[in-house]
Amino acid sequence: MRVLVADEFPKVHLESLRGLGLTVDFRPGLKGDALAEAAKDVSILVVRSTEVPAKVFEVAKGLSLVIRAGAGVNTIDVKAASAHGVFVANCPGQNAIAVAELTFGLMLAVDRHIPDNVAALRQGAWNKKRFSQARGLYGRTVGIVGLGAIGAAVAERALAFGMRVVGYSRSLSAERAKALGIERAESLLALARQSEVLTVHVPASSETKGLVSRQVLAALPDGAVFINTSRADVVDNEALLEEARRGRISVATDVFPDEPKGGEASFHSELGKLPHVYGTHHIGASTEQAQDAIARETVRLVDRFLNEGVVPNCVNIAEKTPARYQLIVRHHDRVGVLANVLDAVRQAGINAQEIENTIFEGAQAACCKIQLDSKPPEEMLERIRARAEEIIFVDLVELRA
Ligand SMILES: NC(=O)c1ccc[n+]([C@@H]2O[C@H](COP(=O)([O-])OP(=O)(O)OC[C@H]3O[C@@H](n4cnc5c(N)ncnc54)[C@H](O)[C@@H]3O)[C@@H](O)[C@H]2O)c1
Ligand SMILES: O=C(O)CC[C@@H](O)C(=O)O
Repeated sequence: MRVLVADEFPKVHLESLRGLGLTVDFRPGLKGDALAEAAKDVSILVVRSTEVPAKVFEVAKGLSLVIRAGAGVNTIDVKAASAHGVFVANCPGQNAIAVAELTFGLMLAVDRHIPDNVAALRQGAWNKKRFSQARGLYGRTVGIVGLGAIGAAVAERALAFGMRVVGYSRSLSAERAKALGIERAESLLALARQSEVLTVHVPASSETKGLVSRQVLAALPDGAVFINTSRADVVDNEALLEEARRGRISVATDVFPDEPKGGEASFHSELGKLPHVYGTHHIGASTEQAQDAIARETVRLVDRFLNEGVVPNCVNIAEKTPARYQLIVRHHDRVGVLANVLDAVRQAGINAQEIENTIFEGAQAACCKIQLDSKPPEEMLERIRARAEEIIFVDLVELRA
């Protein structure tokens, strides 16, 4: 079996993939048509920020699994993957500490003007007067949008800095907020109004597009700092540019609209050039520690897929299928039994959805569960029961809507 690794990946973990018996094509920097061409003969594709467009799934018929060696899967056409029956999995949480550390680096950099200090010195200027204007982080309020792996890691660090931490997340319950040791805001707007620092850690999705809206940015107090280490899409970028130009708030961002996908490119960002903006080059996950953890997780996913046929962290399995009924067939574990059961289902004109066959110890009997999209007629059940030499018991259960 072949795996294509189309981005940078630690050497030692490429060896681990080879150790699983795979042929590894290590071709960082592949893009677009070249990526689709190279993916033609592989079963598994591993990518970091490289985009995986629909074309890859149209061309690479043998592709079974795409692993995002990172958290955000917005760079992969997951809809196209699902339409072609290709699993997509990611490595959630493995780079959370790295992103939280960058978030703090940015927060401190803005408060103490560290990049401007450095730039002035490099130009031969000493300006203690100007650079002494810092407020300090202790006792200040940080608002965290999205309390998943990264948001929680930021909260932990903010508490250690003696900050007041308030969170807003889709699924942040009062209990979880208490467990994290933070306060909980009822809405994003309520959070923004009280945040001297607002930092965002939600995935890019149709639900989060423009989540940090013009109104949210306008609600930030004067002199607030807005930090984005998630994705550019989650912010109203036009409004952000206007706010940053006005200089009413400071901005630190690791992500930009239309940022280059590769490692090196020329890139001119209006936002990135402004004096109240500190931009980094989408390096949130780029620590050795994080890349090592991500690569280990990638190898674990490949191993489980190869050896157990399961895909941990899969992001595109249907949460709910159209199945309404479950057929349960306990049967003798013999050749052709399931084919006969499925033939009866086919003859009834019913679509079988998820199928699971569990073998009991001793491999004499098994239990097959078949989810069906409509209620089977009694004759179909009778047809299955009639093969008494193969079938032990047949039952039908209506699934909860
Ligand atoms: N800068 C980088 O290099 C870098 C590295 C890793 C991750 N990221 C980005 O950060 C994102 C978050 O990563 P994570 O590991 O914390 O993910 P996560 O899935 O652990 O957490 C995401 C959080 O966002 C919340 N959320 C989702 N939709 C929401 C909505 N509509 N409103 C409010 N909250 C919502 C979820 O409830 C969850 O708490 C990733 O999806 C990725 O885009 C960037
Ligand atoms: O791989 C990278 O460098 C970025 C990854 C990051 O954006 C992620 O979503 O995990």
